[in-house]
Amino acid sequence: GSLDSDVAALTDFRLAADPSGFALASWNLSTNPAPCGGAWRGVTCAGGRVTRLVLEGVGLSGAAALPSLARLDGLRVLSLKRNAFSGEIPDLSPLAGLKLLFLSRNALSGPIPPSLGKLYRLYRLDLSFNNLSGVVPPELGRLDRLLTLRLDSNRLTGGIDAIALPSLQELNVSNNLMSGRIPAAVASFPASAFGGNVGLCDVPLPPCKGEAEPNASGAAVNASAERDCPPAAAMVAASSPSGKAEAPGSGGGGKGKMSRAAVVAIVAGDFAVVGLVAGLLFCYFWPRLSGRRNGRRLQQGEKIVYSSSPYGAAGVVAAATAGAGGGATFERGKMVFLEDLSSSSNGGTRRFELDELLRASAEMLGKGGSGTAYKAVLDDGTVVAVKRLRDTGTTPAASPSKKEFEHHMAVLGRLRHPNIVPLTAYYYARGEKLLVYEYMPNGSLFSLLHGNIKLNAELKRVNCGAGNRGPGRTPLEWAARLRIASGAARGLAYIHNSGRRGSGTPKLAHGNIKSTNILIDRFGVARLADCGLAQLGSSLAAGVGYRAPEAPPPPRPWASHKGDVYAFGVVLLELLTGRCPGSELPNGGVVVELPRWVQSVVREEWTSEVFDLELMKDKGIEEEMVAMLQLALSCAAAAPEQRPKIGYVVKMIDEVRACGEASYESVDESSGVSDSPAVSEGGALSQ
Ligand SMILES: Nc1ncnc2c1ncn2[C@@H]1O[C@H](COP(=O)(O)OP(=O)(O)OP(=O)(O)O)[C@@H](O)[C@H]1O
Repeated sequence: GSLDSDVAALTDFRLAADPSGFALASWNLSTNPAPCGGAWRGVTCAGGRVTRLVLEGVGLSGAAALPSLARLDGLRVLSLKRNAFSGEIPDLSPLAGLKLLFLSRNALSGPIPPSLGKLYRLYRLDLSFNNLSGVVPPELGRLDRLLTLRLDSNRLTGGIDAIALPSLQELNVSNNLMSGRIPAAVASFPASAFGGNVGLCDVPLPPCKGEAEPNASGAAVNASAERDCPPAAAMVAASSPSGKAEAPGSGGGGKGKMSRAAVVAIVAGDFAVVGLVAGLLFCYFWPRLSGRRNGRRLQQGEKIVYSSSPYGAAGVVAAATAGAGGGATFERGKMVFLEDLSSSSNGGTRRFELDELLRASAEMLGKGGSGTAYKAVLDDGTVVAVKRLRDTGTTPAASPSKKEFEHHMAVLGRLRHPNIVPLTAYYYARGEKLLVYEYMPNGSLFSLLHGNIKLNAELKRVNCGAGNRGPGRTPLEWAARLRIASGAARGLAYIHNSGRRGSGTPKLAHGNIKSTNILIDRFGVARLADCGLAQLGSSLAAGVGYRAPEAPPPPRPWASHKGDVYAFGVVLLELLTGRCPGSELPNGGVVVELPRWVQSVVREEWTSEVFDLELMKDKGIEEEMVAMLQLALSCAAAAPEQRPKIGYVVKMIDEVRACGEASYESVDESSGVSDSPAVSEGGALSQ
């Protein structure tokens, strides 16, 4: 291919798509001899080839135009949305470098060509709002870099197994004629992504025909009833092989001899009764014994104490119900579950009461500025993360009233987005506030970058220099770092725009962006944790090194959009350098202000020295790293007014991801290519 062959292909396209010659009048070699100079509408070049063709809503049509575009083999971006193209989608497999393909809102018909599966570099594919029919070709399942797949509002049939791609961040197959079970890999998308297909079933849609809705709470009730105090008779019955209680001597075919089963039943029954009595005695005496052993009465703020020892938890249950040491009365609150209004099935949140939570085995995940986080495993194996908020009554920050707290929880409960850790429930009592979140099993960005080294609790600093990483850590490759950056930026954009959706939600800022608050869910997607806690006055020790220069000194709680962008810039620098604020330099110094350190190295023209050595094995990413470094430094600018808005940051990260080979300067912001899943057709930020 050459520019000449590109021009020939574009000319053929123009003749077929724009017979009147108005829309593409600028594509004229006699008046505009240089197609790459920006004079040809919608055409962008790099390295002497046409790399982007963006013609959105300009009134093009025809069935014969698209095949000529398959000759533009240098193309990275092709967007023809909101036109009137008809006919079948041609074989575009010669466009091997294509990263973004938008053909939505045309009149395309026929099947989705399996040859699209050869465009293995595709990040975004949008074929929505056409007349496409047939099944989704299994070849699309090969597109393992795909972040966005929109096939909604067509006439597609069959199942969606082929497109259950783990990397997807945006999926929409709604309003088709599809059927079958929704694969688990995409079940975390909202119901709206699958709605309007009468035959699709399973989470997040209702269960498939013939399958009962799982009765998690019922199962849990039975399980706990069995565990707590099963009646002895029932236990005898349960131990009988027939499932019925048999009187001793009544079995064995009536030969006057006790059957083996009856003997087993009696022995098991005896053990059960002894166990039950022992359990009751234990429940009665343990709180008193443990209280005496501590030699003091439980203090109000210590009543709910998690421990990996079940005894600690048992003592707490007893204290909660009976009143500690017989003295102070305990205000018993209740667990309040927050509905997921974005999902018809409420995301399958399992409900439970406080005592079940206290019974759960618990493991401390860490102690932060706002409180202590635990991983708790409930009776039925459900895993949740519980944050016990620091008792703000003992801090200089004003403690919110119950009403304020409940109102704020309702606001936070409405924050539902693929890049936000959902708050599912809370518990409020005087001196005790627990927040229940979905558990994120793949650690935090901090642990992925620096290993499992512990934070220094007092200073909130850690020696996480690039040369000092935890043992047994797997290096984090560049593509994964970019994916995490993109997910976290999207989550933050969602929070910053939360007040805009006319839902009565106030304007929110995160207030505590840092790498320990960027968690990785079971699908490897980055999600922001601790959203909106700053507004509760809880994030008292927002990480040293992430706090914007204009912020008041800690511990005063503070949150602003500009402050979040600053902190996000520091996180980007952390991703790029492998260092975090507080890391040690080879000369023994300590980097507290990561942005200032990076700036000084860049000023000395040692830019390549700042990058994480671990990234050196990823080939051909230098330009992307430099582009990200510029973005990170602009976010972490000392002057708040110089920092970009998070929506712009989302867009730029996606540009870097999608157009890695194109130079950073050639990114055309005015093209209108809405390649971010956070940006809707109309350009507005969406969920
Ligand atoms: N929902 C969750 N699932 C899994 N791990 C979590 C969850 N929430 C928090 N964690 C982990 O628990 C640890 C402690 O979290 P916590 O939020 O209490 O402290 P922090 O993030 O260090 O500081 P801060 O309270 O200032 O946000 C962190 O390492 C965090 O990654």
